[in-house]
Amino acid sequence: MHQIENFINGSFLPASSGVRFDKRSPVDNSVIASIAEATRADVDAAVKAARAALHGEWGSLSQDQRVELLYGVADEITRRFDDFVAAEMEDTGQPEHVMKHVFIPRGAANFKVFADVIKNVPTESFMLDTPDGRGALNYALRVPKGVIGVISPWNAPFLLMTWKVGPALACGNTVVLKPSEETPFTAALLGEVMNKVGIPKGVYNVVNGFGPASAGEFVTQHQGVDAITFTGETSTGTAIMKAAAEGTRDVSFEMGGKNAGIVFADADFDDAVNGIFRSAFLNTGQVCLGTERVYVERPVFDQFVAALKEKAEAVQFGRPEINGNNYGPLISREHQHKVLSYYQKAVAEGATVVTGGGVPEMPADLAEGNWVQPTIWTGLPETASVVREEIFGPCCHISPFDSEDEVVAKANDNEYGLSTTLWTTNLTRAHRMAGRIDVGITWINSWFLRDLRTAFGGSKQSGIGREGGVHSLEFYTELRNVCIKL
Ligand SMILES: NC(=O)c1ccc[n+]([C@@H]2O[C@H](COP(=O)([O-])OP(=O)(O)OC[C@H]3O[C@@H](n4cnc5c(N)ncnc54)[C@H](O)[C@@H]3O)[C@@H](O)[C@H]2O)c1
Ligand SMILES: O=C/C=C/C=C(\O)C(=O)O
Repeated sequence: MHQIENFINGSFLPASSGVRFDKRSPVDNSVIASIAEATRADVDAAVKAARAALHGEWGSLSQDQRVELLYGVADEITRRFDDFVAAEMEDTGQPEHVMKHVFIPRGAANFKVFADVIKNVPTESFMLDTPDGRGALNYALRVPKGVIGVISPWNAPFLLMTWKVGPALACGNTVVLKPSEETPFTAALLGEVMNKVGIPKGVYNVVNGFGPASAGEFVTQHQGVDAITFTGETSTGTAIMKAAAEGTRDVSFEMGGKNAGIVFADADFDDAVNGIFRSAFLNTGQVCLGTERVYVERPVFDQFVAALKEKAEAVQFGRPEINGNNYGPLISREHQHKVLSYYQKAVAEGATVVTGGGVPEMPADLAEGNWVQPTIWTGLPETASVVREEIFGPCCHISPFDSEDEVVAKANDNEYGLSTTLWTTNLTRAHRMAGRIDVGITWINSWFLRDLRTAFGGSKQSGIGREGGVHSLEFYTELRNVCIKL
């Protein structure tokens, strides 16, 4: 049984109230950790420590010194790779190969890449003509924004929080992180890394707890927090934006999706099946970029549905640490209920259940886990709730289409606009469609291929702003213009 404390001003501390909550394993719902729930006073202490660090040792470091420290963080994550893999695997129940090849390496990369970006991206300068003919020089200084509140979700905990903590620190800010109550393990482990590497006290703080009337709200309401970066549900983003309005503080939001996958008859068939399989079912469908609406050109529709069904039925459920390829459970009992309620709704709305639709049979030791079957539906109209609403589970609806215009209209007919994946060998068409689908990220003949220098974020209800590369610098710094009369 793990004891997870808050990490404030370089120390692991229990809550000032002594209150703790349980963390359960997704694979069997046994209690595996006891977590300190931060009070408003604990959050206040974290924000004050973060402010003091800005004005103290951290704030006085040169950019080169900061960059070297962040390289050190990345190296230490890599040195403790197995600890991070084990912690996140236990926290999420997701397979070892996903931890080893995607989630944990990205945590280290998030520190390295933004250290490089801040070192290499120039600021602007302009010469201004003046009436006396001598002119004036303008140049911009990039200064940290201050104390950044980071609110992160449970679906890829380490990847998603380092995606914000990395650039925030590279830009010279300090952070108060509120990880998801469901997945607090790797945020705590990162505190050990920070101390080991010599990141000054107060630069990285972690406060654990829930959202409303708990640590999440305490962070977002705190007037000592200068800006808030958030990944999670759109409804939570709405609540956070209201909190940020007090004090007119800046926000960066990465939120939900109901992403379309589009397969043309001319696509490489096996690549398309494998790509859509990954995008719909990786991480048990708990990926914001995942595909829950699939549109397949009519000539290959039946063949595609059959091939995806075969792959969905081949997954092996089980503990992540036993067979590196096992298929994991959902994060929580609550989320399992939500996903299963959509499985029932699909049937009530008249779906043909191609495969799945329920809970797999599990051995006795895993019977209490949050397991659900990968599920495929066909036959629903575009108005059905499982075709419109984000479910965030291992499921998709597949429908046939006959023309490019029809499929573009269907893809765009949704309140979300995060990502899309497009499968075709006709690259002229692919480029044309990339300009027409209203999302932040379009993948062509691929999915979740990430170049951290690129803009990442969503349109419509899927987000506000972009992070990645220079776009992260824009959020995590202020540009201060200096004008010199020559
Ligand atoms: N666009 C992206 O990049 C992206 C990436 C991953 C996940 N997501 C989205 O995240 C969601 C799944 O994650 P989740 O269920 O953890 O999201 P969530 O919104 O329930 O929780 C996210 C975080 O917000 C906190 N929170 C909740 N209410 C709050 C409040 N009122 N004030 C302050 N903090 C509050 C939670 O405690 C948690 O730390 C899905 O909708 C998914 O699409 C988006
Ligand atoms: O589940 C969502 C995964 C989001 C991925 C990123 O934010 C990223 O790759 O930076």
